[in-house]
Amino acid sequence: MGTALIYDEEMTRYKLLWVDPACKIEVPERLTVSHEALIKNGLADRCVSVPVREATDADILLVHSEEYLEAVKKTPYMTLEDLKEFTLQYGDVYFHPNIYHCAKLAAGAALQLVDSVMTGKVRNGMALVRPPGHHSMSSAANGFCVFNNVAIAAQYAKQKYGLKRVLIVDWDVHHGQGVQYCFEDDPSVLYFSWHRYEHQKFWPQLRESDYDSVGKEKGAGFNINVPWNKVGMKNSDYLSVFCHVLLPVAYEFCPDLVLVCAGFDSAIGDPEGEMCASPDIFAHLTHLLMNLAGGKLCAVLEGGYNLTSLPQSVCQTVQTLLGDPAPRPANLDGPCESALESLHCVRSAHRQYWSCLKHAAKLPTFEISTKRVKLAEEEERLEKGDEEKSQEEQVWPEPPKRVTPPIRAALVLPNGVACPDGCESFGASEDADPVIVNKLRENFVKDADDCHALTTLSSLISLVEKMEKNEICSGLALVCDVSMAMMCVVQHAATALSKRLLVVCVGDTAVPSDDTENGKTVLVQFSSKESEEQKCKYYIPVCLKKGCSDASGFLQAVLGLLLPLGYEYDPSLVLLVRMPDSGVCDSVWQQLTGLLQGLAQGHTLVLMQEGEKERVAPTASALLGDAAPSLGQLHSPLPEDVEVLERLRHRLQGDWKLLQTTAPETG
Ligand SMILES: COCC(O)(O)CCCCCNCCCN
Ligand SMILES: [Zn+2]
Repeated sequence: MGTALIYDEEMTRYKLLWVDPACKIEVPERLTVSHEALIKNGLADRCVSVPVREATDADILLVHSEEYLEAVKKTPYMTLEDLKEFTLQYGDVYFHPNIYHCAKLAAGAALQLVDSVMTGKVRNGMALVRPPGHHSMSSAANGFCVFNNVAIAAQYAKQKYGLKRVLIVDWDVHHGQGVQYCFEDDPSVLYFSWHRYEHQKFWPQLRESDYDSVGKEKGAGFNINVPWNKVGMKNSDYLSVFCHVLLPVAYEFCPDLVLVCAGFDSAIGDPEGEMCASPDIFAHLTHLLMNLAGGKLCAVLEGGYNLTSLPQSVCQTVQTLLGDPAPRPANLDGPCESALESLHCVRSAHRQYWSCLKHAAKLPTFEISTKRVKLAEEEERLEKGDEEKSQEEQVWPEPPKRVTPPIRAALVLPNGVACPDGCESFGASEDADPVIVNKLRENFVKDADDCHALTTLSSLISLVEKMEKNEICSGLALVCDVSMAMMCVVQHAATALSKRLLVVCVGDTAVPSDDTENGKTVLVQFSSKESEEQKCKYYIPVCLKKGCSDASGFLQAVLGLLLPLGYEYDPSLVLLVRMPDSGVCDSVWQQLTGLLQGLAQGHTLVLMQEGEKERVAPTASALLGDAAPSLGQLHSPLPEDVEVLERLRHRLQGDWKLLQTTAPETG
């Protein structure tokens, strides 16, 4: 299924008609440069073009009051003076004779996107709209917003498709207070927002934008605010919040639909956000959400004011929605202290609502240390003086070209096993290097004349070579001896390829520990067997009480440990090994395979036992980028498992900074 793109030039036909410094950044060019970039990069014509429509009164009244709608209806007939007068009653927003029309199109575009996804016309999609929506409230325009596009879309989706749970992820750099107010007592809509806050110093300077606004009454726990109390947040800060807050909760919540308030003012270069995350981070943020809700994801543009980083971020998002592998994340070095503080506060505030956070560290007597932090930051701000923010031009590298290999998934299968559609059957290549074949013969193939094993291994080696050359994206091999095949790939990757290899071993087996010494290989093994505590940082045994058969424990280990570690390690190849007795179920297996494709530009090589031919189709579907089936609402992970994970994380976080979830104990 494809990706919808919704855009209409009409939404560029309104602009600020008078002087207002607060609003001058919201210009029509935001939409034109974004759409033109999608065309220039050949992404627009890979999408399914879906037309906009006007939201009806009934649609708008799902969120807004009648008096507000009636008032806005009058604006097309107002004189300039009346428009200015009308605007004065709201904050940081402007009206224009054509803005009501455009606001109906923006909300209607979001609804068209919901319909396209919910009817299965497309898998996911993006709506490029203005005016944006997440600040507008039931009876008020605010922050460039007239109608709350995404809030209307959520209510519409629930009403028309009877959805039980909708997740709204707001990665715009401002707090979408309008969305929070709309759903704060509603447990069927989980609203997640991070936003520049600076201890309430940053617009809209609301007390209720802080981490302790968790929702009200039945909605308690279903509103998650991550305040950024400093500017300059980077890719590591964003990824650690996804791995340690949003994703564990999102998987536990198990939404039927994911809506994204896709604001790109959280990217580097933006005058509002003043953050330092690179545009390609949105490829990863999008990818990490694409296995929720069976892949049903609707992204609706909110903010984004730098006319260079905005189109780059939009292209990164759409290219990932189209299924192209994400670029390797530039050197992630772990969250900054301020981000860790926010992470700790948010996890602590929500520990009572989400079982995945139940063991999150409690807030220490935080008042003291927070006050200390605030005083320090206040002094810093005073020193800096309130001179106009030095708008020195931020520079950043052009996002990497994301070339998709000609072969998406190559399969090495024994005779008689059908190769699923979309995959290429990959046989022993004649050009297998005789030196390598001989080495294989010596080291791995016990009885030399076992030509079958030799053929399979040399196929594996040439498959790895072709992945290295980006001729093949991912691979799957059914082998007679999984452990031997794993050793063979590890050895080849460690010696022949100068790059880093991440081995994810699902199930019990002896693992090559010596190769992990050279730092070229990190091996994470999920099993139920207590293994001798390996001291080296490169072999990580994750011992779960029920091994991989308990979905919630296993998934928390994947989200809170494997993913952050994998992102920080940044391998060039991921070797995913499924041992025959792993006990992992298909849906968890597909989630794992899908999530790991965010690493190594999607270069995932899966090894499975020859006998597991029924696993070929589900694995191939994950390698082709199809969304994994939903896991259902996750129950509490076993206390023993959480204990193991917390202990592991504390042991490893010295080496792997992305595993941190609390600020280092300040002396
Ligand atoms: C949903 O709208 C997208 C948005 O969140 O980006 C709107 C931001 C309004 C920012 C208003 N203050 C501007 C002060 C000028 N320095
Ligand atoms: Zn914004």
